[in-house]
Amino acid sequence: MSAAEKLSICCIGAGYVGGPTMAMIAKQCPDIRVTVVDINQARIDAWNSDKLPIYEPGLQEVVEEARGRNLFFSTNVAESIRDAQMIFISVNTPTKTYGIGAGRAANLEFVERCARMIAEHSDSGHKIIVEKSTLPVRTAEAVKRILASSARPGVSFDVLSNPEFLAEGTAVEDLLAPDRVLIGGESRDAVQTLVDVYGRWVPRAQILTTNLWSSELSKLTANAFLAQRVSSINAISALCEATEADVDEVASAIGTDSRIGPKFLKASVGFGGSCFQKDILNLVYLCEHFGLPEVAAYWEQVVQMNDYQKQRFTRRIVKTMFNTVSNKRIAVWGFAFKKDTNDTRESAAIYVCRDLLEERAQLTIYDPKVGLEQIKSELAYVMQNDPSRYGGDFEKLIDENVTVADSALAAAEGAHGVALLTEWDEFKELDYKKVYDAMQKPAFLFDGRNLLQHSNLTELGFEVHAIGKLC
Ligand SMILES: NC(=O)c1ccc[n+]([C@@H]2O[C@H](COP(=O)([O-])OP(=O)(O)OC[C@H]3O[C@@H](n4cnc5c(N)ncnc54)[C@H](O)[C@@H]3O)[C@@H](O)[C@H]2O)c1
Ligand SMILES: O=c1ccn([C@@H]2O[C@H](COP(=O)(O)OP(=O)(O)O[C@H]3O[C@H](CO)[C@@H](O)[C@H](O)[C@H]3O)[C@@H](O)[C@H]2O)c(=O)[nH]1
Repeated sequence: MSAAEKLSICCIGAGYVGGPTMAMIAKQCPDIRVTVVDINQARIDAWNSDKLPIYEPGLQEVVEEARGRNLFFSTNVAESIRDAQMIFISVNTPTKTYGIGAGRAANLEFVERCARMIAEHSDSGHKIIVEKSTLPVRTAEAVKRILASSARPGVSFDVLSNPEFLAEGTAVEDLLAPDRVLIGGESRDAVQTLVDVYGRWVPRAQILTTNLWSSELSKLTANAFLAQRVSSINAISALCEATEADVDEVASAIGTDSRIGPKFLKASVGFGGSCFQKDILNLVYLCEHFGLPEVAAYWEQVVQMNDYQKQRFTRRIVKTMFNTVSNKRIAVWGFAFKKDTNDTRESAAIYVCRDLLEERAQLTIYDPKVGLEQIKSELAYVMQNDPSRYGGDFEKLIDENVTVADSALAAAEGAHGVALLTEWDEFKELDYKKVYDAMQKPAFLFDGRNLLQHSNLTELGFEVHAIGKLC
């Protein structure tokens, strides 16, 4: 029997990463007991119910196969730590909002709390601690020190870095067949134990082992490179609009160069999600911390370009609709940061809607997976920082001007314009004649994802505005 077969795993953090990642390990390794713990009782209850706390295609089946067999969700953090030989830390690492590094550095308080809890509740033997959260390079040093300084006698730890590369909306596919699994660590035995877990279903050649710091830094670097590609093509989209070039044609022309490749070149209203901006800002902060201001400025530009792209989209809506959207109804199609997820963190839609509300537009939002409360709370969160921009009472502005509809067509009913902000497949299959008939005229349609067949829409009578092209 290999070491991996005797393992009991605990994962602290039952979020977008901890839940699906552990469900996949449990599915693939029926003999390993996997317990996912969280301090959030509601989240754990949801993981134990038929309505999982996150929407991911195929996730329900994976969870149902393993739950109750060798996959457990619990709030009993202490007991799970005690019983496990391997403990994943998969808690949130948001951007710091206060103090030194505010707005850039990663807030590591949850990670530190995990390290302290692990030290406190580990009462015997040796444990392997795995950093699954995305962390600044050299965090493992701090984790090791906390563990070593508070460990009970006779208890020892190894620390590994095993960043997660899954993308939301495709989490199950990504976990089933990852491009690579990355494991950084100093102890060969500890690394091998984790290699043996993934090795149950991931080909060995795709399991990369590195030193701790390369592993930690590779995660931030991967996200920075991916986001940079989106910002690069979005920068070119602005130039396309000024020159009558078509950004999708440019993307396809450059993407056939095997050195560039076709992926991640889709111009859009801007990237969103909980990771890209946070991780680049963290990289920027680290570069500054290590005395590399030119490197910091280089990467910061990726985020600035993304802000520019979101603002540019809203300005275009206002300008096109005769320089005012005040009291006009705008249908917003999609609020999630990408299709096939209910996650709205840092979604471009939040910022577009915020800026349209500032212009006193009336928004009717339809997203197949996102409800009114979630939308309102995202808007309130970004508007609370500067209430004066919204006439002081931003909550009233939201309450009076944001409603949701239960279909894209219903949202478009009586609207002066449609803003398509998430690339949900169902938007491609709508009866656009009905949409057109339901709208005020001229019927403006702003395709923030270049998702639709623009010539067909123009023929129906729509005035279409897309990203980086004339329609
Ligand atoms: N979301 C993604 O697609 C993705 C992909 C790769 C990596 N990551 C990284 O993975 C990490 C987790 O991201 P996420 O999206 O899963 O976050 P999340 O906010 O969805 O989940 C984190 C969970 O940790 C719990 N938690 C926090 N402190 C705790 C504690 N002391 N004890 C027990 N539970 C605690 C929270 O209650 C929460 O449920 C982050 O570092 C993120 O950057 C995220
Ligand atoms: O060509 C593209 C590709 C993506 N996007 C947008 O970029 C954002 C991020 O998309 P994606 O990367 O697919 O989703 P995430 O779930 O944020 O995944 C990223 O962030 C995760 C968290 O770190 C990493 O694990 C993944 O590898 C990395 O792709 C979304 O708003 C997309 O709409 C574009 O606008 N154009």
